[in-house]
Amino acid sequence: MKIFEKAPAKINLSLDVLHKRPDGYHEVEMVMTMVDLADRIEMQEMARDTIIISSQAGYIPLDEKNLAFQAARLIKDRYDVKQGVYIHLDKRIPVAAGLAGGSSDAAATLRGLNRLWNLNIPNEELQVLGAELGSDVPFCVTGGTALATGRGEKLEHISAPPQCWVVLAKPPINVSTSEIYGKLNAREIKHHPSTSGVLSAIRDKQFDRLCDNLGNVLEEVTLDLYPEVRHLKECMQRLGADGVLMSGSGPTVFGLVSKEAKVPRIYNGLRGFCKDVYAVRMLT
Ligand SMILES: C[C@@](CO)(OP(=O)(O)O)[C@H](O)COP(=O)(O)OP(=O)(O)OC[C@H]1O[C@@H](n2ccc(N)nc2=O)[C@H](O)[C@@H]1O
Ligand SMILES: Nc1ncnc2c1ncn2[C@@H]1O[C@H](COP(=O)(O)OP(=O)(O)O)[C@@H](O)[C@H]1O
Repeated sequence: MKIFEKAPAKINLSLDVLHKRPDGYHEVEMVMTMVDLADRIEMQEMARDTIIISSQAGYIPLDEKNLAFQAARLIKDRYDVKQGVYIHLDKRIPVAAGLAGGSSDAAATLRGLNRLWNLNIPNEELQVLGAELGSDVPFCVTGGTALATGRGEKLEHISAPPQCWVVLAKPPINVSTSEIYGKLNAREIKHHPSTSGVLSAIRDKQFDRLCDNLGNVLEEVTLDLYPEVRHLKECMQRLGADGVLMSGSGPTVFGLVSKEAKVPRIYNGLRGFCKDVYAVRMLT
């Protein structure tokens, strides 16, 4: 049998860091949502007890470093599954972009193998497994829109943000999440975003208020290290996006746009700077 799963990208509408924890991770407060840009994952049963990964993308690991491989191995070990699986990743989400492509692939693999092998594992249990693979994986298991706390694994699902266009642009650099967190001085954050402002704007379906409250403390670090990200932000603002922010640890910058008529101008303007530009809808 063969099954398919979609693995959508996430954006962070707000990302605050409260403090560095004794375990080295950072205590965060983030509002995350999914956008309609997704990897497609095909999973096919194999009688032989092995995990094989393939992808059209030449720039991701295809061995045990791949997060989909790790997800498959985890579920096989934990539930004592003796069959193997062939997993093909049709990558469309740019890699190391702040869009959680690898985490979403891992989450989709957990969901898919749960179906393929009839394991009947509840979502909450898949999220606990996912937390072993990465901080963003639990959110990606269910998607939607959520307030994430702890190191990102504690989730409170909330209503969807007001529907809008999301223009994503990734400059041609790869950013390491651990490097960005590592360079953040949690005691000296200049501007904390208003998580409550973002939450109330979403609750009240106030698009303009949502745009005014977007904020990400990791921007300070990434924009200083990579001036091209700052430039991209300014460019997106100049082109008329209603709200502009870097997603996660970057370097992708997203712009929220309410009027469809404005999207082509922003998209075409950004294509002059980088090749990875996408105009998508928020997933509601
Ligand atoms: C910044 C965010 C925002 O959504 O996303 P990305 O930019 O990666 O998409 C996440 O917090 C990233 O989550 P994820 O990419 O799953 O991180 P992990 O694999 O768990 O950790 C990678 C590294 O980031 C650091 N890390 C991660 C999460 C956290 N709350 N505190 C941290 O300090 C740790 O140093 C860890 O070694
Ligand atoms: N299935 C996967 N897709 C993308 N990257 C992967 C995958 N598995 C492992 N990786 C590795 O994970 C790292 C982060 O990738 P990604 O999840 O795209 O970043 P981010 O969370 O910043 O969006 C990359 O260095 C990449 O080599």
